[in-house]
Amino acid sequence: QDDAEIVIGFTEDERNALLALKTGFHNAFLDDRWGSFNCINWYGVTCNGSRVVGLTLDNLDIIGEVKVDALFNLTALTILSFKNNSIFGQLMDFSKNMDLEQLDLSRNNFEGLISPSLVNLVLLKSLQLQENRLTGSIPWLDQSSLKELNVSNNNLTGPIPNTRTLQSFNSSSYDHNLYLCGLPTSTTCSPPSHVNTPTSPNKSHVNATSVIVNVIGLVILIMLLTVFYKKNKQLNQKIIEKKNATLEDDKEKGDEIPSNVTDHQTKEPMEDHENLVFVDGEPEFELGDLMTASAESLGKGNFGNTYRARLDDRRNVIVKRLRDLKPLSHDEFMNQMKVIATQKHPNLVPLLAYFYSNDEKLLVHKYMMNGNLFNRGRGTRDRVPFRWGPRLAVAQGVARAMEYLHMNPNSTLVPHGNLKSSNVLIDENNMALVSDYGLTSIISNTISVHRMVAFKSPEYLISRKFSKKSDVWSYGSLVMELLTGRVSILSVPQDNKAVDLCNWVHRAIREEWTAEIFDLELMVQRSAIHGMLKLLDLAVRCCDKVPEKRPDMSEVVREVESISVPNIDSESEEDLSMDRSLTDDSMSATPSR
Ligand SMILES: Nc1ncnc2c1ncn2[C@@H]1O[C@H](COP(=O)(O)OP(=O)(O)OP(=O)(O)O)[C@@H](O)[C@H]1O
Repeated sequence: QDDAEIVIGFTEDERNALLALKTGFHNAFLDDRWGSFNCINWYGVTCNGSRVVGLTLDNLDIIGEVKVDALFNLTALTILSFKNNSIFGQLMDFSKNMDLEQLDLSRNNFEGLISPSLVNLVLLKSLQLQENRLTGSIPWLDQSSLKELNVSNNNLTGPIPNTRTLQSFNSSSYDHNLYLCGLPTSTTCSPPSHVNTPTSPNKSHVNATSVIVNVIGLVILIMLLTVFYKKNKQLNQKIIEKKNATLEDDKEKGDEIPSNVTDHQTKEPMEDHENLVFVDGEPEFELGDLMTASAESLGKGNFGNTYRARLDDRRNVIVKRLRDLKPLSHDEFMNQMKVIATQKHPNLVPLLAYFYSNDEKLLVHKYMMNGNLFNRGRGTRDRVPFRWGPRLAVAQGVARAMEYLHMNPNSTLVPHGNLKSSNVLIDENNMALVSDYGLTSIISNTISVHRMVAFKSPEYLISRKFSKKSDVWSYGSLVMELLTGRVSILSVPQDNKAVDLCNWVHRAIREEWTAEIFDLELMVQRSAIHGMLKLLDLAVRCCDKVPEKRPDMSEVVREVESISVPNIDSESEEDLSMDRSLTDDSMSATPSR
């Protein structure tokens, strides 16, 4: 055997286990540094004798998946830390890692249950699982070794098991979960109908449980709405009975009368806490109407679950249950919402209403019937071809919306921070509208750092700062998604076909395989190639590593609007004729107003 192939510092199985991890991580930094046959050269890996005892890969911007059985061959691990990356997948099975003392998987995208295998780790001193998307209940952790625990900012549910160890931690270890209850938190556990009791789930249980948790989310929403609706009715009654007396009383005592938050509610100020606040003043429906509406879960975003609710009048609205917010008081939340509500532009998804209570913060948006740009670009069986005209229209519409957000003097909300193709929606006129603007101002900083697109920009990774120019960079990546038809890692980090499009396109240009850049569906339109190259050039400049070299959004709008859609009748592009009516002609770049 060749000398170079003798592994030093770790076993062959351990080296292979690390290589398998690397494959799932798709991380250029690790790709460069993991591979040699001597453990000493592997970044973040600590070997002792011939065994791997430590694995520390913090803050590497890893966007990838880890398999449940990834640690089976790393049996001598004492320290494992993947802190502050974007790693996803179920939590690993630790049943073979009996020496583990410190485990830190905080600030990632792990989902599913907290692995019951942790219960058996009798040497475990520190367990950090905060800021993930974990669901289900906390397992029966009772090892006396465990001195540090944090499971806050997940979607955990159910009573905290009554073990001496779990009860010994401060309630902040459990903060910001979907529905964790019982000591040491101050939330009581009734009513328990939707609460999971701690169990030792097996693998086949995992998927079913995630589905159940989603359904539970919907049920909780409906329950909350029911409670608020009933409470609201009672309140109305009480307010009517007590209003005059209370106001008189308050005046006599010199107390401040509760301030009004919205103009249309001046008559009954207490309602602010219990009812929807409509952006345009006039209430169009009530919480009760949302409650009785049929609802469909559209997905779980980074900042909450999103539902489509169909009202009695057959109108659809989007309800977003926000989570991971900054600790905003009622007034602070309302003030932020008022600022978001002033953002009105034909290429921004209109906010219709919002709701605040201690336990629930909701945003109600107009429903965009043609879904999001990410899905528009992807193939389904009945997919309508996505040609140059509509794609250019999207690039123009999004640029206008972003320019508006950046230029608006009333706005304290810039930058958008999370521009990506699932946040660009297509309305009934096939116009592109940007959603999720304004969230940077209300989402907890730690969460936004972790999940928002702007925080993945080159400048944030280097200087920990972002600006409007980070939005320009996100815009560049979105346009590259439009031009290449590829999945951007910013849009769907968990897709294994996703690539860092800014780098990918730069490489294609540097290595001169430019012909492969454009989506084949676009290449049939030869007359469009000039415009496509112009747009590509703009996107490349938007993606410049140096923020100052990127154009600002006004320049982007000017340039993208100077690109025109060729008159297809004048070209010999016969293959377009069959679907023109469904695509180019129906997609408008300019709002039809
Ligand atoms: N107004 C809307 N009309 C139609 N679909 C919408 C609307 N708002 C959101 N959606 C869709 O609902 C789904 C969930 O959206 P959500 O914003 O919660 O998550 P996301 O866009 O995937 O991620 P993020 O939370 O990072 O924005 C997405 O497919 C999104 O395109």
